[in-house]
Amino acid sequence: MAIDFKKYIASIKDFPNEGIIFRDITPILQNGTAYRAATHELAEFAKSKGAEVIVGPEARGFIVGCPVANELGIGFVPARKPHKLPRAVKKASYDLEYGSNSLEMHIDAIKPGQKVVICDDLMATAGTLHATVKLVKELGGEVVGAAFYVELVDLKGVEKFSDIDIYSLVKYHGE
Ligand SMILES: O=P(O)(O)OC[C@H]1O[C@H](OP(=O)(O)OP(=O)(O)O)[C@H](O)[C@@H]1O
Ligand SMILES: Nc1ncnc2[nH]cnc12
Repeated sequence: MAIDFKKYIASIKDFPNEGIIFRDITPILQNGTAYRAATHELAEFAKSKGAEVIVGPEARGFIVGCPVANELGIGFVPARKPHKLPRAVKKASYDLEYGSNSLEMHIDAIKPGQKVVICDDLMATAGTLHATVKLVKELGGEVVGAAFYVELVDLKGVEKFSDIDIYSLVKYHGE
């Protein structure tokens, strides 16, 4: 039977800042059946796009993306917050629903022409996705899709990407 993933997402008002409704996906992770099913759904999407490698932004993108890569038997590449990676990096800065940050990837992390699906828990403004796409492209990869547990539709992140297929398990419109 299909899982209602919304049942495994907690909504917390005014966290981390007033006016934000934080969508907490940790109940999915706590439930083995739900976590496996969520991983499988994203893996099927990534397979359909011909993914050769999964890229996940720190930190929740690791939790979501690593098991997807593992299910498909392909590699995983982290996009990390600044000063974590030990070798030469490319860096991209971005704004998100609350605050701003930067991500870095090792310059040799993606093979030329490699097909990439980006995985993360949630898309809000899509600043994180935008920065990750920019990095992958600068490293010579082709972003063939992006997959999330949660999409906050009102923030219109999808509209920023005309050429990337975006998949999400659960969509929130307002509350
Ligand atoms: O679409 P956006 O507006 O960019 O927001 C979405 C991003 O925000 C969260 O990460 P956060 O930067 O809070 O880091 P974390 O994964 O380390 O908690 C989330 O995991 C996404 O990566
Ligand atoms: N509303 C939200 N809930 C959880 N993670 C987020 N990252 C950015 N916006 C978020």
